[in-house]
Amino acid sequence: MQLPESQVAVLEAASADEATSVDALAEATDLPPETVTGAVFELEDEGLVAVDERVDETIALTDEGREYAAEALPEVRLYEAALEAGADTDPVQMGQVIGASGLEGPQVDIALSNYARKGYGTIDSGEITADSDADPDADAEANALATLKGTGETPRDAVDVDADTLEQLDRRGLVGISETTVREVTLTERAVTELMAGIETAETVGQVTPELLTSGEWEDVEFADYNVEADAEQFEGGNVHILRQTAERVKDVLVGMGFQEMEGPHVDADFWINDCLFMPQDHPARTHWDRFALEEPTHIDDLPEDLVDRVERAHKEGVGEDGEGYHSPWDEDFARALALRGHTTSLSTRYLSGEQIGEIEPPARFFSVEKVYRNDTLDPTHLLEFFQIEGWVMAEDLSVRDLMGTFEEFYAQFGIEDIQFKPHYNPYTEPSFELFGTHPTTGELVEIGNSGIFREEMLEPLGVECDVMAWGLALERLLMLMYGFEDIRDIHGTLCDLELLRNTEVTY
Ligand SMILES: N[C@@H](Cc1ccccc1)C(=O)O
Repeated sequence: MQLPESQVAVLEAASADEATSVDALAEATDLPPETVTGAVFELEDEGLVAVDERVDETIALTDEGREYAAEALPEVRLYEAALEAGADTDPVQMGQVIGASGLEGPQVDIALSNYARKGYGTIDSGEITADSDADPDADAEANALATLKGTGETPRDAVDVDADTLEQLDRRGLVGISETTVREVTLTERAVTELMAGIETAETVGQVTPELLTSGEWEDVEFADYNVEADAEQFEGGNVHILRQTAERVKDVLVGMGFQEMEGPHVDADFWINDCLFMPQDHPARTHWDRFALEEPTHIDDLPEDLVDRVERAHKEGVGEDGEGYHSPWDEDFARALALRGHTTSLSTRYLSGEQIGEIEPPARFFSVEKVYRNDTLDPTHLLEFFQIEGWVMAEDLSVRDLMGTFEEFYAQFGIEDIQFKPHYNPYTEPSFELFGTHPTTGELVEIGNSGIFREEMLEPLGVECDVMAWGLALERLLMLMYGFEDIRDIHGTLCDLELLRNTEVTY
């Protein structure tokens, strides 16, 4: 019998009485594990070896886990500081205990969120108590960290920690659990017989080289078969972020629906962001808490004078015979102030006014998929910046049916078929609708956008004489519905879930 060199080496290193792992074979033969795995599959096909497969779990401390194993868990440090401060007799001011504990940055939150859960005491309206019966020496998580301290990747079976504690440590990101497939190989009777009869090494070539080609030798050599099922080393190459991929897909879909792309500044005058949208200057969203103002420069230089006059008049007197304005002061200097745009509707006002690319004739459709900035509180569905899918359609006669139909057509392209609408209020649209979709795993309704038909008070000063329906949709929320993640921070920023970003398949 003739076999390629690597298969012969594996047969000679394996045994008929005892199972040998691929790693052990790789070591014994001095071949890379991938080559051994390939050879093992070939030999299995030929009935020369039996392969036993199992999945092994190994456990290792993460960097954070190692840190706490060396120092103490943040909640234990908090407990010790609380005891020190006498919180076992009377509640103590939280700030004082945190200061004394030496905990800093994110560790403070970590300590607080585990403190009460583990019965170290209570935290209530800024005060902390310590339960004198609590015993840090009996803290299962701390003891598990101590057990794992100083070990590297350790087989699950060899780690003396109960399943619940391990799960908790995994959830806290203090241990990493990885799975590996272990293959063990035993020689079959046939292999033993063949080995006794003697197996010759067939010279096979695994790879065509320039030398083989130029010398013409390739014509005579025997090539090794490819095994497309063999395990290969895993490569983690660069990848376009799923948010960017989806933004591109949204653009393609909208272009396919006949839309043209708008562009414009991230920092803009409040005039374009708010005043042109008939947003009163005393609207709560226009206070300094909600906007990111610019320190330098603070104001825009150029605004079209005629337009400023018409917008001012609409704010003060309203539009049309029965028009009503806001009867509140309107200040041009306030309108000139610069800020990071809180919505991309500033692009729509620039385009609709004719200032950006000249007069636009109906029918026309425009969109953008761009960043906007808001001073929100960070939580699973809010960030300080996100991507807005802005869009509008200008035509002679538009109704709510056109608006709803457009959304249904748009979202259906992403497999989302159950959009719901809720009446809403915007100073610049009438009627207005919020859009909701259903989260694929939690089943909760998620707000995905805001829309409406622009009011006369907005369109008339801009010089638009026909109907315009418009919207702003959140790209990140669309992603949530498509891929089922629950926290926006899984895809953005320092806490992002690399597994999710690497493995999510974006389909066109
Ligand atoms: N500007 C709105 C979206 C919107 C745009 C155009 C019309 C109606 C609503 C928002 O950011 O929520």
